[in-house]
Amino acid sequence: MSSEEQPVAASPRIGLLFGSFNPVHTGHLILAEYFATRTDLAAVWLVVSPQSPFKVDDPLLPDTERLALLRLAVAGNPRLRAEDLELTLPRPSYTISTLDALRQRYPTHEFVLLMGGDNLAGLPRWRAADRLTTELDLYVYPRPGAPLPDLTAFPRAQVMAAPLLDISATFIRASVRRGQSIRYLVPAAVEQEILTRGYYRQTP
Ligand SMILES: Nc1ncnc2c1ncn2[C@@H]1O[C@H](COP(=O)(O)OP(=O)(O)OP(=O)(O)O)[C@@H](O)[C@H]1O
Ligand SMILES: O=C(O)c1ccc[n+]([C@@H]2O[C@H](COP(=O)([O-])O)[C@@H](O)[C@H]2O)c1
Repeated sequence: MSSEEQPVAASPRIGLLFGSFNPVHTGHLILAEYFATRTDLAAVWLVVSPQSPFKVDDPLLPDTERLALLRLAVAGNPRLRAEDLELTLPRPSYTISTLDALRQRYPTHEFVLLMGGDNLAGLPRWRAADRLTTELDLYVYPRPGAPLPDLTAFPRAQVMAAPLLDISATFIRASVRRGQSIRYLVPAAVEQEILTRGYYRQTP
């Protein structure tokens, strides 16, 4: 083992941050880094969703391009990983199906779902919500303007006040379309790729 390599725990706890990442931005990365370095998680995997069940009509940059941007964003960070498993699964992307596939592929890993308070309120409408709320820990970060739902319905949820940046992928796409700067809103390598390849100049 080289001096740079870290020993991997037998049953690492991995945080999963699901999203369309259209594109990934600094808000996602600050959040992922926070959970990967200040909680009991060994790493955070950012799982690219080809198609959220709640956003089926939204135009998206193709999966492989969103994944490539995500890979650029996490390059060199041993605690963050761009996870592409969901790209191979049926669409829309149901989190429970992805979780089952991840557990099959990584039987010794213990997965934890990371989600904003806004998403938690909608969780009872997700497929197999009862399994998601009872089979795994949920680390919930409050989001401004979205009151947390009654947590008694989510026995395995723990609220963690992660630092949040008030930006969204929607804001970044609109900025590019208007020719406005996205410097610092996304990592430099992601900015360069978006501008060089002309992503988001028109919808999406
Ligand atoms: N600035 C942010 N701070 C914390 N969490 C965020 C932020 N932006 C998005 N998230 C959360 O990250 C996850 C993935 O987000 P997603 O890819 O849908 O990005 P988004 O910026 O919300 O996209 P869009 O604007 O296209 O809806 C979601 O759970 C979302 O709630
Ligand atoms: O599994 C479900 O039923 C489900 C319902 C809504 C959203 N999700 C997942 O939650 C993630 C964020 O979705 P969204 O719509 O907030 O961008 C994305 O990975 C979706 O696939 C999953």
